[in-house]
Amino acid sequence: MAQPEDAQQRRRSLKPLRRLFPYIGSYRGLVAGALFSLVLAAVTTLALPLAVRRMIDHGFSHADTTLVSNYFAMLMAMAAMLALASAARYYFVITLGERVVSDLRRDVFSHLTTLSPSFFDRVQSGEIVSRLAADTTQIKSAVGATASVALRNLILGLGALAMMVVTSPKLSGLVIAAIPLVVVPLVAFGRSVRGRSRAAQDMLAAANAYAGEQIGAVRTLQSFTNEGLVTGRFRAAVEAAFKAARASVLARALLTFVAIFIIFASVVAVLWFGSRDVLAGVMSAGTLGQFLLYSVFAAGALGALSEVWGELSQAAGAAERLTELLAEEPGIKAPADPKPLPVPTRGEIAFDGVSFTYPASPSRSALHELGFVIRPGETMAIVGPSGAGKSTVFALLQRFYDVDNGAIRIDGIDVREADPRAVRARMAIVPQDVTIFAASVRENIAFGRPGASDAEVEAAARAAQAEEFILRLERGYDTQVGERGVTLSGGQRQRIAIARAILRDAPILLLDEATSALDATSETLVQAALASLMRERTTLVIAHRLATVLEADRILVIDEGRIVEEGTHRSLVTKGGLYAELARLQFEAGVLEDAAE
Ligand SMILES: Nc1ncnc2c1ncn2[C@@H]1O[C@H](COP(=O)(O)OP(=O)(O)OP(=O)(O)O)[C@@H](O)[C@H]1O
Repeated sequence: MAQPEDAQQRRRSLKPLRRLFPYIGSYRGLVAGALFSLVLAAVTTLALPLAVRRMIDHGFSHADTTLVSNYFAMLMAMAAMLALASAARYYFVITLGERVVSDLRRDVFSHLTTLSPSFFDRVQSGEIVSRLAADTTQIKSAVGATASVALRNLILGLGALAMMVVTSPKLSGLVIAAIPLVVVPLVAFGRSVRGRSRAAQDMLAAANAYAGEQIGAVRTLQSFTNEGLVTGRFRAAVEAAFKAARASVLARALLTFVAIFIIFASVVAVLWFGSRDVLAGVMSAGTLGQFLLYSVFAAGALGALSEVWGELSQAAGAAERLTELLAEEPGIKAPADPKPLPVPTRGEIAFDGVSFTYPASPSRSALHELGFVIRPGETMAIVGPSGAGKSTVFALLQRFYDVDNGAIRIDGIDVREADPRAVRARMAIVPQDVTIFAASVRENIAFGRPGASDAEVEAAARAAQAEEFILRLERGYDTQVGERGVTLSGGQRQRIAIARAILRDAPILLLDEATSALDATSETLVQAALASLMRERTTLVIAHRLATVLEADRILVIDEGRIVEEGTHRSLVTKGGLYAELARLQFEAGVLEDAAE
């Protein structure tokens, strides 16, 4: 029972490789070059034994050395042809593999950038990055080396078998009868060897994962002085992996013994039967030599084919995973005929009875019938306890998700009827967690508007109160920051984000204030930078600072996805509700009372 199922699975498992055909098909020249050189190399190899037989049977039967020299010259020419065809095959095939995988990497990456956040809620970014790296590498070796090895050995194996039959039907019959004797033990043994080497690989992967986890958390492990414990566990894991590897190597060594013995014993047996025919004068010595060479070729080709099978089915798995990724539809798309947003922009935002539940946590709704209007140029602060839904308001406004009920309108246009890119182009966001890319300060700021001139970048940095610290860095605007570069402080990162937003110059500003306290100087600088950014823009700010709520035109207090209060700081403090409570906890008591008076 198990076997047919197994075989079916295997047959099915190579199918996904077909999905690579469109990629391969774009490079007909390379494919034609690869096929031509492949066939040429196989045919030349198959012609070699013929030449050897003629040389033995005719070349040696004459006293004249010219004939034998001619045969040698012919053999030399064939060797040169074989070398040339093999080199050409290598070039075409490997280039094709590199080309196809570069295209695939490009397509997968550009597709990933279009997918909606709901996809990244489901799939971890580490898994995606590993697909991009490991799966493409596996496909590269399959499209390149493996496929050509398989094809060459298929041609060579079938050709050699046919030539064996042509050369000596009787000996071929003998060999064919012996095939099960050779193949059955090899297949059975090979399966257990593969099982063992997979077990060894799994153990090594587990040890590596443990090392990665611990090195990633090296500070924690040192704080708890757990170096000895962790090293002991790793040593045990590596030792287990070594033992598994040794068991697999031992099995492989035994397989090598069995394979070589069986194959060469069969060759010796054929030679023994053949030599009796030669002695009886039924067969020439050259014919026996030719037959032997063909049987060695056939055996070698079959052996190689069984090796590449595993690699091809792994690549098929990789192709399947990548094409699945490419088939993933973005959840948020522009409608076929998107409505243009009015020009010039007014910057009015309206939430009209908006309800929303995250697809990743369907049991808990994040917003319930939220309704408010922010007039052009107005500043609205959103205040609420953790988990109230403040960031969700930002995510919906940028149309990272679609609302379940109600509508969000910008300048009167439902965001679902507009192109999401046009909606986002009207907004600049200063997030709480500022992403600093591994690039220069200049490039980091210019992310706000790629193509901005140096003067524009520097003007934005000045307006964001960032120029002073930038010029104090070793290489000023050209200093590398982020990973492997200079680490910026919280206040500095925020000012970079503000400079980015200034450069973007969008009519709507979304501000997510940092919760962690900045020192007094940074705080003052960041406030000044924000003040210049907020001028004449519609601003929605998730507020954590007293200064921000004091300056806001209105404050929206939300709790568990609902609006619970709305008003100015003063009116809400007087009211003595949730806001007054939050403000008492969050802002310094004395300052609050002063401000409320
Ligand atoms: N990507 C997501 N997938 C599933 N649920 C989410 C997601 N993001 C937020 N939530 C849930 O939605 C609710 C509202 O979250 P939201 O981040 O909007 O709150 P918040 O008011 O911004 O909180 P905080 O002040 O802590 O940032 C929470 O219950 C949260 O667990």
